[in-house]
Order: sequence, then C-alpha cells, then structure tokens
Amino acid sequence: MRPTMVAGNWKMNGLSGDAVHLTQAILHAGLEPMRPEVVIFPPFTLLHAVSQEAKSSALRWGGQNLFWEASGAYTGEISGAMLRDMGCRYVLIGHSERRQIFAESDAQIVQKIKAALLSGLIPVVCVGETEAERAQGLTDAVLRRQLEAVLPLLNLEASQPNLIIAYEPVWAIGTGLSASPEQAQAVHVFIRELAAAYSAQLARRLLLLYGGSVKGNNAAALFDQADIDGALVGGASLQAGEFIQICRAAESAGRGG
Ligand SMILES: O=C(CO)COP(=O)(O)O
Repeated sequence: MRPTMVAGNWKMNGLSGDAVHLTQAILHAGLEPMRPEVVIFPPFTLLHAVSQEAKSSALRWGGQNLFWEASGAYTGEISGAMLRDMGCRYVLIGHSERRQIFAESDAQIVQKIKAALLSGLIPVVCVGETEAERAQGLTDAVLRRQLEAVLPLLNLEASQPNLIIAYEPVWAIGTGLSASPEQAQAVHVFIRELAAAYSAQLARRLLLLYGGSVKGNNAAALFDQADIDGALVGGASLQAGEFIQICRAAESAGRGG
C-alpha cells in the first residue's frame, strides 16, 4: 500500500492572513490532485477563509474537534452540522492534546465519532501511547484499549472504511523525535490486525496515518513502509515549504519512486 493522505493539523495557530498565505502556497505548489489527498485542519476561526481559497480545488479541510450534540445550550462548542456548513469533509477526534489537556475519555471520543458520522463527516481518530506507557511495555495494551472503543463503529456493510486512524505516539508529538519508520510500521501492523478482527476487507482498506514530528526530511522513509498510508503533520504544516515537501514525498512514494 502507498500513502494516500497528507494532513496538516494547524492546532491553535494562525490568523486570517496566515490561513490565506498557507492555503495559497499549497494550492500553487503544483501538487498532483488527490495523489495524495491533501487535507488541512485549521482552527475553527479560519475554516471560512480556507474554504474560500480552496473551494474549487482538490484540497480538503476539516475541523480539529466537534461536540456530539447537534445544537443547543453548549457555550463554546461546535457541532458536526456546523463543520459541514463550512465545507468540512473531515474532523480530527481524540487528539492526544484533547485527551490530555481537556481530559477527553474513550467514551466521549466514541460519542464524538458517532456524531461526526451522523453529520456526514469522516472522523480521523487519533490514538497513541505516552513515553511512560511505551517504557513500561504498554504500547499494545494502550492502543488496544483506545481502539476497542473505536473499531466497533466501523460500518461493516460498507465497502470502504467510514473512518481513518492516525497513530500519534505522544512522545513524538512536537518533540522533533519521530518514531522510526520501523517502529511506526510495527504499530500500524498491530492496528490493522485489531481492525481485521472486525472485517479483514475493511482492515486492508483502512487508512492509517502516522503523526509525530513528521518533517520534509523524514517523510519519505516513513512513507516507504507498507502500512503507513500517509501523515498527520503538526508543526511542519505551518511552514508551507516543509508541508509541500512532505506532500511531494508522498507523491513520489505513490509512484514507487
Ligand atoms: O500532533 C501532531 C499532529 O496532529 C503532530 O505534531 P508535530 O508534527 O508537531 O509533532
């Protein structure tokens, strides 16, 4: 399998001018449409600006989070319908920063995934172990717990998976210390095996992104791995040149070059 998605998670960064600049840089980079699919996840406040720039292109965008209720007295929250209204195709759910800083539980993440699916969004569900968990040999156990909540939501009636999984080891996020291609590949194989318990066909087609200090200079080696289908990029997605380099690495991997 070959990388099919490069996604940029801008986190809580950027003002309108930055959104226009970054989006235009990606649009003008001459990337091959959909090889890979390029997706950006700006803050909610920049979704409109991004959608205006990218609406007639192959570039896609999504929200970084959502709340599970459709509407109502939930001050400060954003629903799936609101994201759809901004033209979003995707939504990040369960990012480790949400799990750690905002104490999101596996049960809440399940509610969010259900709400996203009901709204017609494709959830990009983030999983991953902390440094302490890896040191204690708990990586598989943590991923199993996180994914046992998520994988039952796979639509077994469909021919294509209704969600995407991003493996983001917490120790690799924002540290400059990416997982090695072999480490990431081993975990991706494990995740695919867990998914195969629900459906072998969907497991084969499940998009597994790697995230954690992906840069222009390490992306190609990650994409060379058979089960790394793309990347979820944080810091480097805020620098147009770096992000475009990662997209090009995915293009080349897609050509077998
Ligand atoms: O959290 C991430 C993407 O969601 C990864 O962040 P970095 O690429 O900055 O390590």
